[in-house]
Amino acid sequence: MSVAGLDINSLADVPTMAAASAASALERVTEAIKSRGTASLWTLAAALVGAAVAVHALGLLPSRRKQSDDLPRPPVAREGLPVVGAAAAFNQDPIGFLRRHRDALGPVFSVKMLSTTMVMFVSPASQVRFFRLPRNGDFRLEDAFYDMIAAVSRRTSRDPTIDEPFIKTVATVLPRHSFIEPQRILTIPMVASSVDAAIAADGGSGINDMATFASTLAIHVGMLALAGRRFFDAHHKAFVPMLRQFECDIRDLRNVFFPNLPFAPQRRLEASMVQLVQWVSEEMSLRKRNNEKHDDFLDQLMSCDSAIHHSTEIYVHLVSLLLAAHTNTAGTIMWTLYELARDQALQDRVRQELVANGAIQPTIDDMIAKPPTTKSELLSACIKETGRRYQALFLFRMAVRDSEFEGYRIKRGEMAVVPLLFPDPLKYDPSRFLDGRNADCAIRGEYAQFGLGVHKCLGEKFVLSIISNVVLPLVLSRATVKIVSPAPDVHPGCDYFATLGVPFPATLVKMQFVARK
Ligand code: HEM
Repeated sequence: MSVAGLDINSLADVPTMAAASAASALERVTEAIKSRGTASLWTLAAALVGAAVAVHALGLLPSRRKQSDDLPRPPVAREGLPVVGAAAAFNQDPIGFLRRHRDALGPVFSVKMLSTTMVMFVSPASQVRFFRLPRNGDFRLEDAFYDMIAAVSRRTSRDPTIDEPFIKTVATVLPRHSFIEPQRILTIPMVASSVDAAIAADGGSGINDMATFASTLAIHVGMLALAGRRFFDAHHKAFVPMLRQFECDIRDLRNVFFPNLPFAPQRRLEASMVQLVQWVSEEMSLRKRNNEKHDDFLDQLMSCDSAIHHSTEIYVHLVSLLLAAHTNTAGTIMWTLYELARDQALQDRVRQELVANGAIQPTIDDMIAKPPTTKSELLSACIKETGRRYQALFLFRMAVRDSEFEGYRIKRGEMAVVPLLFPDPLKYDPSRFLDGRNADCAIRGEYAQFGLGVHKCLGEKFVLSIISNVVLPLVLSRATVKIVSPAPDVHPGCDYFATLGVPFPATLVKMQFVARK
């Protein structure tokens, strides 16, 4: 899920706020599974517009609690029609909405939608404090959206004592060089053939639906690393459409509003979860039966000396990681390539940099044998800018009890939302992160492409390494990418939610892969 950061030095002057994507729906699912979660704007937007109304009407949300009056309540942002006006205004123009109400009400205000209240903390200081909140404190990630995805939450342990060993294992294993390097080598031929297939697609025209391309690559990267070659060979073809449907179903209003009712999206989500769990448990059984050793993450989970030895916990966690590894990875690949295709000069500069630092080599064998020794500064800036522009506008937590934050009374069940904002948010400008600019924005709590604090992404080092050293170098060395049909959000005022936070935008984004000689 990613971010726009607030200009800490010129907050009062900044008329526009940067967009960043909410953690994607799948990321939320994943985090929910592991007793944490981040919200995608898709779901948020939908929830803002109508979920609260519907859920309230059915009496599904916790009933109103007696209000404590020892601390002030945040001022309420109102616009347009009562009840739905603010939600509709927010949905239409989230950045403008936040800016208007921050200027009028101050950095802390709430948006009400019947029973649901979103408390916005639009200030750098709040952001820093928010990210320091403890994992199991008053505000919890897992509760923010957990119950919206009943199909997932039914299969999930919410017991933090069970999750802790898992977190430790993930945090220890995924960033290790000894884990990442074999994955780099494994993924090179696979990504190369995916790019060649993209060049040959559509009868040789090289025109591709970018969401499918990026999602497929993300699934390849994640599946291989997490569950190994056999699992990948057996299931990746089915996993691509399944995940795409999964993500649509999570965003479907019937699931957002009535997660516990058996509408088609909920039934499909449930079926997907059953399928995934079955795949993973079959793989685990094979490994156990044959006493196999692998160099993937599942192997580490199965051999770690902790409470997650229980098979049921392992497969739940692995499924959660398979989902977590997909959406933001696909979104990062897709929107970075999209922006490079929009700006051919930038694309050329990135390509030259990758040749210079050895990420692009003449042959696949060279690439395997010689990993790049230096970081690609421009490409890294582009990836960061993708995160800021497309991936994380908000991070969410839910108050699990009546509590206090920033001097306000926040009531149980209310959402604490931290929007992260930059000036001129819709402009894609990697130079924000070049030459030391904004180098410490993450430390200042203003930028969180990979989250911050206790829920910071555990796959960051792994995924950045694979995207910057394998995926994008291979695409750019084999093809020139061009836009065929643009995304619908390139101008202020256009549908921001159409691309935010997800690799599957509302309209098809087509790009052409032209083979490089
Ligand atoms: C470019 C790709 C990715 C991006 C932008 C991304 C972003 C994020 C963000 C923003 C969070 C924190 C959410 C919050 O605080 O509300 C997060 C958490 C997490 N991510 Fe990622 N992620 C990516 C890829 C991955 C991959 C590939 C994996 C696993 C292989 C992964 C595993 C996790 C896990 C386990 C957490 C939860 C950490 C915790 O709560 O302790 N992510 N990610």
